[in-house]
Amino acid sequence: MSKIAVIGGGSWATALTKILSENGAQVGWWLRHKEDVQHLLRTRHNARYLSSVAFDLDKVLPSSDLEEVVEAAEWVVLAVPAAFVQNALEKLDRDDLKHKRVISAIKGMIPSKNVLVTDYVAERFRLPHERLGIVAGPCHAEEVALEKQSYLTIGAWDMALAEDFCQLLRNRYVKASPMLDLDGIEYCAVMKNIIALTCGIAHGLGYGDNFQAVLVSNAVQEIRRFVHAVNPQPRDLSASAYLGDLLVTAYSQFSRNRTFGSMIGRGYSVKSAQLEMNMVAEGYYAVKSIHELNKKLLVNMPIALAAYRILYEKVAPAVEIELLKEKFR
Ligand SMILES: NC(=O)c1ccc[n+]([C@@H]2O[C@H](COP(=O)([O-])OP(=O)(O)OC[C@H]3O[C@@H](n4cnc5c(N)ncnc54)[C@H](OP(=O)(O)O)[C@@H]3O)[C@@H](O)[C@H]2O)c1
Ligand SMILES: O=P(O)(O)OC[C@H](O)CO
Repeated sequence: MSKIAVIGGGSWATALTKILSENGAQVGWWLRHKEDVQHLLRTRHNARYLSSVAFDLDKVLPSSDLEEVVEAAEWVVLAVPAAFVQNALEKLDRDDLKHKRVISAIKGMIPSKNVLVTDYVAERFRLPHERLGIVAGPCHAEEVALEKQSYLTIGAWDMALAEDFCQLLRNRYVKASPMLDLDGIEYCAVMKNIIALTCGIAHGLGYGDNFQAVLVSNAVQEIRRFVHAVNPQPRDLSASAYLGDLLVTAYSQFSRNRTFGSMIGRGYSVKSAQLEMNMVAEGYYAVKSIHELNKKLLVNMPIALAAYRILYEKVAPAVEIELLKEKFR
């Protein structure tokens, strides 16, 4: 029986705990609030995320003691929003992760450092990249809860690690494939959130499907330029780990980033949109990180720049989308 630590109490951590535990793994599940742990132990349900899912407590061991959860595991799956990773892992030191294989299920960057989560973990815990992987692909937690057919890609530097984790995920409704492109997949996952957020802004302003299709088409080119600059290697960006992930986030009713953007387009402030959502739109933080990173790379990224000006320089959304409108072909 594989022993896995899932770190995080939100939607994606809940969905991954469901998949992994129902496949037979023993899952130590870290949630930051003791009350959420107690609720799980009492009711078998997560109180605030995917609360329809019932867990088998012989397989799932909820706890708010991070060190204990990590110590008992062979695999550590990170599933807190990127902005809270440093805080969540604060109590761990190098030795705690020494013999672990660490999988990031996070699609964001560490905001204070503007680095990928896997790069942060590798450096902070002196972990060789061969022990790291990322869960990617177009997959919403809400559809996992409903057991709708989904596809995941495990990106890694080591094919054996990627394949081993795929085996832990595969079931009746989840297909998982390994891929040797950890950085490319992770950067694309960060970028797709920015694009979806911008799609949401346009939607909130009243733009329709015709405009969004052109926005997404232009976004594919923008992502290609960016990923090529930051991590040049041959990759097929039409694969579901890249394009599929962009499409699901840009078009789905479940998308946090699109929903957040739509509120901004309708005139909400960042603060009020965040408060009303009760979930985290990674794209908000990613817009700033990518903007900072691009000061060195100097890639032509009009969509990411428009999102930055709207969210961080308070330029009116209508003005920025109007400018984009003229640039698109
Ligand atoms: N949701 C999906 O379908 C999905 C799919 C693929 C990847 N992901 C990725 O998974 C990662 C986690 O996102 P999610 O969707 O699971 O999150 P979520 O459902 O939006 O939940 C937000 C999470 O952030 C935590 N949080 C909020 N404020 C916090 C703070 N100040 N300090 C520490 N934690 C805080 C919440 O903890 P409390 O509840 O305790 O406040 C909760 O666990 C993200 O990188 C996301 O891109 C999500
Ligand atoms: O679609 P979002 O914005 O909720 O992001 C969640 C995942 O990244 C979808 O694969």
